[in-house]
This record gives sequence, C-alpha cells and structure tokens, in this order.
Amino acid sequence: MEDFPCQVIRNFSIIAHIDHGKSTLADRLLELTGTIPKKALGSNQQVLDKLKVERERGITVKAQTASMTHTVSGRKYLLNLIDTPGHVDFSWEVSRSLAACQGALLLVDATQGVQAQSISVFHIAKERRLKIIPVLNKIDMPASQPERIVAQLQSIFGIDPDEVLQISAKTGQGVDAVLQAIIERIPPPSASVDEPFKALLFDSHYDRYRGVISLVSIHNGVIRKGDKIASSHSRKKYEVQEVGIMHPEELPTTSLQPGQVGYIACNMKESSEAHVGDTLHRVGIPVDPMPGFQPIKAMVYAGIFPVDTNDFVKLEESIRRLTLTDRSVTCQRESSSALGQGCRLGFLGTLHMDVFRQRLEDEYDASIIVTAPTVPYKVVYRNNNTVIVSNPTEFPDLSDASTGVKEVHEPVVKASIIVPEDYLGEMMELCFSHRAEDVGHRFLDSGTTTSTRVILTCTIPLSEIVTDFFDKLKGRSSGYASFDYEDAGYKASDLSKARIKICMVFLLNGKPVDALALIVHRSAQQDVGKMWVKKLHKVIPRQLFEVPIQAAIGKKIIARETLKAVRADVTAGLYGGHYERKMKHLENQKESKRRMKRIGSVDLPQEAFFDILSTKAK
Ligand SMILES: Nc1nc2c(ncn2[C@@H]2O[C@H](COP(=O)(O)OP(=O)(O)OP(=O)(O)O)[C@@H](O)[C@H]2O)c(=O)[nH]1
Repeated sequence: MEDFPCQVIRNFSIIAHIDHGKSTLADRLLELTGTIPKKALGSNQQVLDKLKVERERGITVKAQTASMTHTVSGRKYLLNLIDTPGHVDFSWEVSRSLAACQGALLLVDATQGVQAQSISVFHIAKERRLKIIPVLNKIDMPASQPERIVAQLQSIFGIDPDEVLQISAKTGQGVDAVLQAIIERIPPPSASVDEPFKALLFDSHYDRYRGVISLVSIHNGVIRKGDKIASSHSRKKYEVQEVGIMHPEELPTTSLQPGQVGYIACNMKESSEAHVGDTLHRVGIPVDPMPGFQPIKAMVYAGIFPVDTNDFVKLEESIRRLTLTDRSVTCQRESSSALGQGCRLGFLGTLHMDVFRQRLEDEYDASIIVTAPTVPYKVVYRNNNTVIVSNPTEFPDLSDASTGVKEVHEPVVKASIIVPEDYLGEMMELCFSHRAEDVGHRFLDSGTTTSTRVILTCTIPLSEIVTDFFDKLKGRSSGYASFDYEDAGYKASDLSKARIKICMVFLLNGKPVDALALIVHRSAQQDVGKMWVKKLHKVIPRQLFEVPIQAAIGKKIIARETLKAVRADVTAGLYGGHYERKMKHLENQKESKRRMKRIGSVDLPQEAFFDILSTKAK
C-alpha cells in the first residue's frame, strides 16, 4: 500500500436514482480494471449486490466498497469505489458513503432522464463539495434520448454539456472514458503521512469469527497490524488485528496509508461499538474528531412476533444478529396479549421494513407476524410532558378528557414527485387526498419536447405515505412518477380539528386483538371501522361458536359483523366410504389447525393475519 501515495488515490461513489445502473457500472469498472474476472458476471448477477434480497429485488440495500487499480500513462492509480443504495429509505447510507469520497459519478438513465432521487443525491453530493462527473447510461437502448437528457442536466443542475459522458454499462461502451475521467477530474484526498493517525469510520459489518470489521477512510497517518487505536466517541481502546482493502472481497495488507480506504479488524465484540461517523486515533495521541453523522431516525415502526410463541428467544437472537449488519434498525421488546412476546422495530421506511422482514425469513428461517406500520407521534400533555408514541396500543384515548392530552404532533416530510406533465392533475389529487399542504410545481424541461416533465413538491404527513401511497403513485402515473422525501420535523394537529388521530381496537369474541390496533383519523373512523370488520369477517374461518367481530374506539363499538357458527365434524358428511378417506380429512383438519393462531379463543389462520396486515388501511 506504500506504493499508493495520495496523489494516485481517487475515492469516489456512484450516485443515481434506483435502477439507473449503478451496480452494473460498478461491476463493469471492476471487470475493466481486472479486479474481477469477466466470467464472474452472470447475465443478471451483480458482484456488489451481495445480499440475497438485493439480488431478488434488484435493489441495493447495503453499500459495499471495492478497491481497484488502473494504470494510465505508466502510472498506477488506486481507485476506491463506494457503492451506494438507490432507494429513498436508504438515503442515510448514501450520505454516509459520500463522506469517504472526493468525487461522485452522477449516473442518469438516458431513457428516463433525471428522476426524484437523482436530484436528492446530487444535492447531498454538492453539499459535501464532491466533484461530480455526470454520466448518461443505457445509451445502447433504442429509447434513449441523450441530447434531451443532456439538456435536462444543464437546466436542472447547471452541468456543462461537454462534461457529460455517454456510456452503456451493460455493453461496456464508453466505460473506459469513465475511468479516465475519475483519474483526471476527481481530486486526490488531501491527507498527510506526518500528522497523527486519524481515520473516519464510515461503515461496519459483523464477522462471526473476528467480530466487527470497520470500514475506514484514513485521513492522516498510517495504520498497521498491532497498532493500538482508540475511538473518539466511546474512548474504548483496541489493538489492530488485521488491516486490508476490499478487492472486492477482504484482502489483508501490511498497512493502510493516508487517503486510502479499507477495513480494520480490531476485536470489537459488539457492533454498537463501531459508531458510524466516529473518528479513530492512536492511543495517547488524540485528534480533533471529524464532524460525525446525524444519528439515524426511525420513521416507521412495526411489531414483529414469532408465529409460534415458543420461538421468541430464537426470533430475538435472529433479530439481534441481523441488526449487526443493519444498524439502522432500532429494536425494543414488546408484549401483546394476543401474540405473546415480540419486538417493536423501528425502520427508515416501509421498503426498509419489508427488506428486513424478508432477510429475517430468508437468512434465519423465522416464521413471523408483522403488525401494521405506524409512525412515531408526539403526544403533549397539559402539564407539558411530551411522550413519543410509536405503538397504537399505547396511544391515549383522546375522546377521554381525563387523559390530559393537550396536543398531538405528527411527523411530516417534504416530498417531491417528478412526472410527465400529463399526470400532474392526477398527482395533485393524490397529494391532496393524503392531506398534503404547500403543494407547488415547476417545469423541468423547457418546452422543447413533446412530453414535458414537472416536479411537484409538498409537505405531507409521514403516516400518509407509509401505507399505500407509493403503490398509488406508481399506479396512477402508469409507473412514470418518481418520488423522494426528506424529514421535515413534526407538525401539530389541533385537538379541536376533526383530523385528529385516534386508536381503533378490534375485538374478536369480545377480546381485543392488540396486534390489529390502528391509529386512524377521527373523520375516517366509521369507514375504516366498517371496512376492517368486513375484511376480518371475510378472512376468519367460521368457528364452532358464533363470533362477534367488532371495531371499538375507547369503550364505544363503532362497527360489528357476526361470524356464524359451523359444525366441526369434518367427517360428518362422509357416509360409508373408505377408512383412509376419513383419516385424510382428519389429517387435513389437524394440519390446518397447526397453522392456526389462537386469538381470544378464536382460531385465526396465519394467512388471515398476513392478509389483514398487508392491507394498507389508513
Ligand atoms: N440496456 C441496458 N441496460 C442496463 C444498462 N445498465 C444497467 N442496465 C439494466 O438496468 C437494470 C438496473 O441496473 P442496476 O445496475 O441493477 O441498477 P442500480 O442502479 O444498481 O439499481 P439499485 O441497486 O436498485 O439502485 C438492470 O436490469 C440492468 O441490467 C445499460 O447500459 N444498458
């Protein structure tokens, strides 16, 4: 690593809207520089998208880092690529990855043009003062419109058309020029070998045998095996066991030099010790810590319970191990009278929640029930106490004045939607029906083309978008709309207004099923109550006795359906016939019983739960 002083190092990232081709380009760069052999690339399989769920869904969830070398005019350069995820839920990972870079490739799909996420990542990169290299991808596709998109880049970001590279990450066309531009346009890191050792910890993962592996970018000084280092954040001390680079797998090296990006294994036992944004220094030689990162804020909460209540210990252990690799998930124990012990987890968004659930099922073979997503509400009491409530069952009964609630604040976000002009009306309607405020719009193309695109911005309650907003957005814009949002704090809902949220509970046979509790608008309570009671009626199988299904707010029942009783003898209708046939029926009944969840003396099949909870109710 001593052969690579700062002048020949380039630390860069690829930033783009989802599906614009980041992972494909990353693979192509690794291939062109000989870091991975060509045959390692399956037709669809990407080297940097490592998680199974990433491969299945074609999205990048966890950023990966890879180092490669490239020789230009006889000079060998060390290029460190930091891959970034492309979904709104993971923008936290984007800003984290960018902290270790001096430049970024802004990749834009030449068939789709600038999308909502392209704009947000561009701004994150600009804020970090990174050198941005604009790259148009997918120019091999017949539908690509390079001139039009170049004009867009100029009008939206003020990018000089001459600076835009045109490539096809798929065929490799033009990718050479990207390597050239990285070397020529991105400045080398400014780091010094003489200053005391200082490194930024920007990511970590967990290795079963070696504990936490931290990814670092070295700002000053050199680090080797055996060095004693300390964390500025926790002040804990460690001895370095191994250093190396990601190539793209871990490759041990003798040292990491100033300006380089690599990994450190130093016997950290708990992943919470690897504090992202931490500054590492040599023991006894403290340095000024670098500005860290904003702590992660969970935006969406859901309860996760084992299907079999005896599996709780296993589930908790699985969640703990999974949170080692995904630190943005927060976890707290929760117990429900219907579902037993479980955990209440906080996620960055609904996709994040979905991905986590899938990973839990894939990687740990856990059968789980996930409750409906909720957002954290701020409840202000008359004595000015403020409590954050992220669980519907803990939401105070606002119809009861004795609870002493003064105000309820709910999280809001600033949303931006990019759509072709033709869909503007639809989108506005969608936003208004989801309580959007401050709705505004601006044209993106300057009227030169047949279909002009518009950016629509608004402030919208987070609870409105954690349900089915994204699906509706895609559906009502024929898939053309792209969407992004950022946190915009809390907003008070006045108690005197009809819009206030209240907790609705469902009773089966007179017993509340807490896992089904919802927070709804007072204005929508009747409709939502009726709709859910009907839905429950449809999915719950008939029982041996009559079961009332009710929706209640506080003590008041607002909707009811009755499930008629059924005879239990499954063999009753079988006159004569074979013994085996009877046995088969009994066997079937046993099997379906096994899959039942007993809730308030009512058997509820797990599928019914999934059915109910996957229905996005408002
Ligand atoms: N025709 C063509 N297809 C491409 C090109 N680059 C990428 N693709 C395809 O576009 C799709 C998305 O590419 P990815 O590389 O997975 O996109 P990504 O930006 O990494 O997506 P996320 O990881 O979800 O953010 C894949 O089906 C690729 O095969 C290209 O230059 N030409």
